[in-house]
Amino acid sequence: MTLSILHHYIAGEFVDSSKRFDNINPVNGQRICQVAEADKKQVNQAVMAAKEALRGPWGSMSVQQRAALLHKVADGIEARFDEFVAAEMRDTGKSLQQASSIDIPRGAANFRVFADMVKTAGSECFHTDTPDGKGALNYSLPKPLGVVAVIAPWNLPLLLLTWKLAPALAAGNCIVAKPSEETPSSATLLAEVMHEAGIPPGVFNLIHGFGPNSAGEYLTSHAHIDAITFTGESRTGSAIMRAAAEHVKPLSFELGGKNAAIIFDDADFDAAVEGTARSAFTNGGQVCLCTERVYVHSSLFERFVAALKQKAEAMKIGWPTDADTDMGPLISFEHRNKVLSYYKLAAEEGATFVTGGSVPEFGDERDQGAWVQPTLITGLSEDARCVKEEIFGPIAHISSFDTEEQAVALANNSKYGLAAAIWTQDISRGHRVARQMEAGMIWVNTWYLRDLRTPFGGVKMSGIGREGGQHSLNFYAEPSNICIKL
Ligand SMILES: NC(=O)C1=CN([C@@H]2O[C@H](COP(=O)(O)OP(=O)(O)OC[C@H]3O[C@@H](n4cnc5c(N)ncnc54)[C@H](O)[C@@H]3O)[C@@H](O)[C@H]2O)C=CC1
Ligand SMILES: O=C(O)/C=C/C=C(\O)C(=O)O
Repeated sequence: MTLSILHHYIAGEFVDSSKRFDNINPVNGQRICQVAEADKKQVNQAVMAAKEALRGPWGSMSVQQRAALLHKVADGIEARFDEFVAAEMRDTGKSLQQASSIDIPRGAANFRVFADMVKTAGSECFHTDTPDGKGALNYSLPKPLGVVAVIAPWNLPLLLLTWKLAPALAAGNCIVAKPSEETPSSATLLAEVMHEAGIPPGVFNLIHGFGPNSAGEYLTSHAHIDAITFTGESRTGSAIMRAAAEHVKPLSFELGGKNAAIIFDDADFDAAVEGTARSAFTNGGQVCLCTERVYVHSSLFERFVAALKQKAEAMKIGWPTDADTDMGPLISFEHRNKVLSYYKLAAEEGATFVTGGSVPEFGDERDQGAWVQPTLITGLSEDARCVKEEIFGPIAHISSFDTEEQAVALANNSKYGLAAAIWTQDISRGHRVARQMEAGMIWVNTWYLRDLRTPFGGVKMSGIGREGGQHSLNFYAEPSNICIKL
């Protein structure tokens, strides 16, 4: 069988490389296709094509024209919806339910939201008094940063790639994007959609490859990149920061988390159980917003643990293509090794396994895939590594608290500060506790309820800056001030 090859998209053309790597399906470990791996020269070509395109039609296009093209890209994603869903499922093993209700619709929505926002975005204007009494007018004009490097992760491939691309393009920048080596397919389809939509050559460039000593590092250390936006692990964020340091450029980082959920004694019990199960196990726990630490009021603890166990055990772990599948495999064998090493560590650290802790057995080709069981643990101290470190799998540690102050202190006891969930029917308490959370995003009586206009990002080791709505547009455009003497 001849395997298909995914190509780069550079200067409006699909191009191969002499070196290639395999794209593996985590459902069964089988090879899906081969992927071209960009060398330094190709990364440079992509950056220079983007630089050139800034001087071309893209740079002189009106905001309305740019926005219309971005709407065409959204239309193009929707027209090929099933292909995108299939590509995302193949690369990641995520469920049909998730890919078709979250990942791909958000890919299109990201383009629409920012295309519309940029058309109505205003700017500052001040009238300045002058000694001659005539005054001056100061107004700011947002200008694109130039060539933006987009480094995307594998957990929500199209969603997170377009969450960066769409505002960056809407603001008038040109792009060189590198999807994760684990998930090259939906990004390549997106390049086809961009091409069909008539995005001018060089405005959007896509290169495939790995991180260190490969396309990722060549891109982030390139002298002609004007800004870098990255979502992924905090350690990778540090490496990118070091690579970018020499040429001093703006960075937007959305990094790791060790997110807490607090369940108060007055919570709507069923809603809290349902929401916590969702927050621990969505996408196999492979969302930066997922809950890995659950703090439950001591009066509810046993009941809550039992109910959450029931939810975890009722989840259908199965073929991504089955309509009722809740959870697929993890992204890769490498990542499964990491998650399983934490399951082992939890046992060594003295955890009680409420459920899970191992790999499921299917008796078919899935036994060659990267599957793990959803897992709940209790009994660890707050300084156990499993309570401190981001695992990024379907696992949560549950412990108890007695007072509100204690719950806040426990939730905040982390080097990360991305997201938190608070469950209480006392809305004053909800406000009070939310204000004290050292996290960028706090949900009260819900989890992952998204409004694309809101600030999205974390504090502490969880990131730099905010994405979402005007916050994204502010990052991707630099205001220049123009002062006119009247
Ligand atoms: N959204 C999130 O918060 C994510 C967190 N993770 C965590 O990170 C761990 C490692 O997984 P990875 O796939 O290696 O994630 P990663 O954060 O290292 O990779 C994300 C992206 O960065 C690129 N990259 C890696 N090193 C780079 C470098 N030095 N310079 C430029 N680009 C670089 C990768 O090729 C990929 O496109 C996972 O086990 C998981 O715990 C992984 C993916 C997403
Ligand atoms: O924008 C969203 O809805 C989701 C974002 C999720 C991440 O940023 C992540 O998992 O890294």
